[in-house]
Order: sequence, then structure tokens, then C-alpha cells
Amino acid sequence: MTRPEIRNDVRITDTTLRDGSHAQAHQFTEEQVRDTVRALDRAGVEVIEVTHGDGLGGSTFNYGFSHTDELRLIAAAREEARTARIAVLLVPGIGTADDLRRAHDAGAEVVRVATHCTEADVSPQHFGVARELGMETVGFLMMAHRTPPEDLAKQARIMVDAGCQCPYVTDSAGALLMHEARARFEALVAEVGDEAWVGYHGHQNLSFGVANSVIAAEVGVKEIDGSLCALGAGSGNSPTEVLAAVFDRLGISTGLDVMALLDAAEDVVRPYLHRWPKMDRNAIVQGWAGVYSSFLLHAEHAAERYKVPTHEILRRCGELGLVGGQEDMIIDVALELARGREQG
Ligand SMILES: C[C@H](O)CC(=O)C(=O)O
Ligand SMILES: [Mn+2]
Repeated sequence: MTRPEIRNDVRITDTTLRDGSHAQAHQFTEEQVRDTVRALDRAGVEVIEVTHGDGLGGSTFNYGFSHTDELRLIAAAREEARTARIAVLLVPGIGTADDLRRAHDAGAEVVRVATHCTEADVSPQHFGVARELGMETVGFLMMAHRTPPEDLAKQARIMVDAGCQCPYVTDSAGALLMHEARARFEALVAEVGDEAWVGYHGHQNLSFGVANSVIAAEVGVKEIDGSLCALGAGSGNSPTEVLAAVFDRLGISTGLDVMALLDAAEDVVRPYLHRWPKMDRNAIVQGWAGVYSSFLLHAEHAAERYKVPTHEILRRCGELGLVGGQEDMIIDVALELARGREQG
């Protein structure tokens, strides 16, 4: 297996149109996708992720229905991108191998297969299909704070042996402090660095997304995620425009045009934001208690329905150690808290 060519010191993958889908309650329109892809492409972004927030097949009652079918959004993105390649996210069990084939037919050239950080063994089949299709492959080890660096590295090894060209330290909860992030980057680079790139996907819940990205670049991580205006789950992702500016100041090449990204953030994405992701009480609790960022909107809905505070629901989700895929448990948590309040 060969590694994809990376022309600069690091390659930024933009996930505004996938992780940002969580923050937009999966309501992206085709026009928003076209405008955003054009702006990112113009700014030199090489990989643009477009999928339902929970990946292919995520448009369901459990995760939230999409405004526009994701295959149509992927095809529209493909049409707009002159040089950028379109990536899709696939969580095995939510999306299937057939979903991946359809996304490939619609124009996706990169797949990011995402599993919980201790469950990489559910990914080999999907990497196999992706490689048969000739797609570039990335592996998301989600909730990376939940397992020690050396164990995370073993999970990365499983993915790489299955055909993954770039396993990611995926800080889904935005919980990794700087030394914790560094230890995971170093462990993955040591384990798979001769065969694969290593990547990093950050969330801003404790505001470390950009700082951890700098550490990542320093220790040899080559692929780093960002979102325009930080648009993503929880308090959002590392902002792409900030990453570009910071790496430029550090002399770390990304191939990105900082001014064009600032225009894209301000003029294209900002006007359609439902809300600007921020570090408020709910999001900080997510980082502090290690809660999956995508739980935020689900917890807000449950809070409204069962009249309990969102941050209490999130904190309890952290205590229970819930992971992605257990969104239905948020209702149980809200009911338990509501019963506790009734009983005084
Ligand atoms: C399916 C998740 O939203 C993937 C992700 O972006 C994360 O775990 O963070
Ligand atoms: Mn994410």
C-alpha cells in the first residue's frame, strides 16, 4: 500500500460540510454546499468532506434527517471542485459498503472510516471495499481520549493492516489536553509512521483544537482537520482559517491561501450559520467530562422535552461513558434526571 502524496508540510482536510452538518442539524442545502466547495477549492483546500454529520446513511430518525440527500450533495460538491477531492465519512453499522459504492459513483474519492477508538476491528471490510474502488483511505479512531496512547496505536495498526493510509487521532469530545494529544500522536507515528500518514481531528470544547494541531505538525502528523467558522459538533472543530493563519506564521506549509479562507468563512459560511459554535457551558462540559461532541443537539432536545438542564444530561453521559451510536441513551439519561428531580 502506498501513501497518498502530500505536497506540503501538512494537508488540511476541511470538514465544514460534514462535521458542520451536526451543528446545522443536517439541514445543508445544495446551494450552500456548492458555494462552500467553490470557496474552499479556490483557497487551495485539497480534501473537502461532504456527508451527513454521522456519515453515509446517517439520515435517520435516530441521528436526524438530512434536508437534502447526501448523494446529491456529494455530486454537487464534485461538480464544483476544480482540484479538490471529495471525501465522505463512513461509520460501519450506520453506513454500509453499498452506501460507499454509491458515494464513490457520485464522485467521492476519499473515505474516512470511523470507529470507536477501541473497535478498529469493525473497519477492515470497509477499507477493503474502498481500496477495491481505488479510493484514498483514512481511519477515524473516535473518542481518542478514552484509551491510552499505546492501545490507540494498536488500533491504528489494525486499520493500517486493513488498508488504511492515514489513521487519525480523533478527539471527538475535544477532551485531549496538550500532553495527552502529543502522547497519542507520538504513539501512532511510532507504530505506523513508516507505512502510513497520521492524522488529527480536533474539537474546540476546551479550546485546544488549534494548539493540538500545532503539536501534531511538530511531531510528524501530516493530515489535520478544520472547519470554516469552526462549524462542527460541540463547540466546533479547529477553524480552518485559523489553522491556515497559524501554520503560515509558523512557516509550516499548507498550500492554503489565508485571505481566501477568511473570505470563505466570513462571506460564504457565516451568513448561513444557524449558530456560531462556541465554548459555552454545555460545550465545555463536553470537553471536561469527555462527551461525544455530536451529543450536543440531542441533549438540547431531550433537555427541552424533559425539563432538565442540557449540561446535566451531558455530564451524566460522560459519567456513564456513552459513545457515538448510543444517542438513544440520552433520552434515558434525561428521564433519569427528571425522575430524580421529581423525587426531590
Ligand atoms: C461521526 C462523528 O461525528 C465523527 C467525528 O467527527 C468525531 O468523532 O469527532
Ligand atoms: Mn468531529
